[in-house]
Amino acid sequence: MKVAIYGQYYQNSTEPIINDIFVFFNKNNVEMIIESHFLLMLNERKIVEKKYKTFTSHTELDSSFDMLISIGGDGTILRAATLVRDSGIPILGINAGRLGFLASVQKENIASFMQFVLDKKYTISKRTLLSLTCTPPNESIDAINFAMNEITVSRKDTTSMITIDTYLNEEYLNSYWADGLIISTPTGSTGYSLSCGGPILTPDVKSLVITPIAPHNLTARPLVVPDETEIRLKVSGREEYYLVSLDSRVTSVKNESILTLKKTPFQINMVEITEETFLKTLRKKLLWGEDKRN
Ligand SMILES: NC(=O)c1ccc[n+]([C@@H]2O[C@H](COP(=O)([O-])OP(=O)(O)OC[C@H]3O[C@@H](n4cnc5c(N)ncnc54)[C@H](O)[C@@H]3O)[C@@H](O)[C@H]2O)c1
Ligand SMILES: Nc1ncnc2c1ncn2[C@@H]1O[C@H](COP(=O)(O)OP(=O)(O)OP(=O)(O)O)[C@@H](O)[C@H]1O
Repeated sequence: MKVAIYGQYYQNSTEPIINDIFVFFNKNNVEMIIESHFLLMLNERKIVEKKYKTFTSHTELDSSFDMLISIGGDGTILRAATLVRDSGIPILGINAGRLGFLASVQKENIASFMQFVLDKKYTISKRTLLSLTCTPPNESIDAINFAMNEITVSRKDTTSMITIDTYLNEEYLNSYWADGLIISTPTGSTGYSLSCGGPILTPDVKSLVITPIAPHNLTARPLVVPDETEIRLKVSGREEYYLVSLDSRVTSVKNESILTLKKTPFQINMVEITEETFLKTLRKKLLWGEDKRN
């Protein structure tokens, strides 16, 4: 078995996590290829001294890898998705962060969960992604043009609201007058969209959610549409530019540009361990099981 290992940060809890993973994988002859910046951090702190092969970009991750292991929070998993891209390499998240909603493995039970991985006792949860075409083109969007959580448009450098003319498959829907608009995948439905009143979708649902951010149209509500829908947006406002985000990445786009959002032809494969299904995660991490009345 051959796995890629990725993390963004070194913090106090990194050392025991790394120890658990490396001891287990070395004992079971799993080949580990480590992202070069992460290995440098581990080497500097003398956590890892043995020589390991490294990778630096998505171009080095090919079908010979069985899995990419992301050590961190949800932000790290979103970055990990930009490393695997359309290679199909499944991502397994080990939560070293705070919420870690997308991570299957908690740092307390690494060895037992890695045994499930070795025994192939896991399923693949396919995650729908969104991509964006900007007219006129925008280079920084084209560099990594997909989002696993959501694409948003929002106001920039001002308190003044923006107007977002929205069309679904060429049919006019609405002109939102708001701080912004979120187009969320099922994966992203538990992220920013949820905070703005959007519904939770299970990851396998074939839909997208359009959720306004603080709309001043009092009747505007989150809308669920089929994931085959082509969504076209035109933003106008007092400032010349507004912000576009794809997950954690942001760029400025000039008013009146046309944004066309579509599902990508590929998906991200997330490893799901039976002990940590999406429904269990809802109860554990969104605290559905913590209602003291029941
Ligand atoms: N008000 C909000 O809730 C808000 C605002 C901006 C961004 N976000 C989310 O943060 C993501 C970017 O992450 P970041 O690390 O750069 O920002 P960050 O450091 O501000 O973290 C955002 C929080 O959102 C959580 N989160 C991210 N994706 C999630 C998901 N799919 N389900 C449940 N929780 C999730 C993370 O655990 C973290 O606690 C965005 O894609 C967006 O979904 C949320
Ligand atoms: N490799 C790591 N080792 C130890 N702690 C880490 C590591 N990576 C991340 N963390 C911890 O997790 C925090 C958040 O990480 P990250 O940016 O990946 O997630 P996030 O988007 O903020 O989401 P979450 O709420 O899941 O933590 C970091 O500030 C740090 O405290």
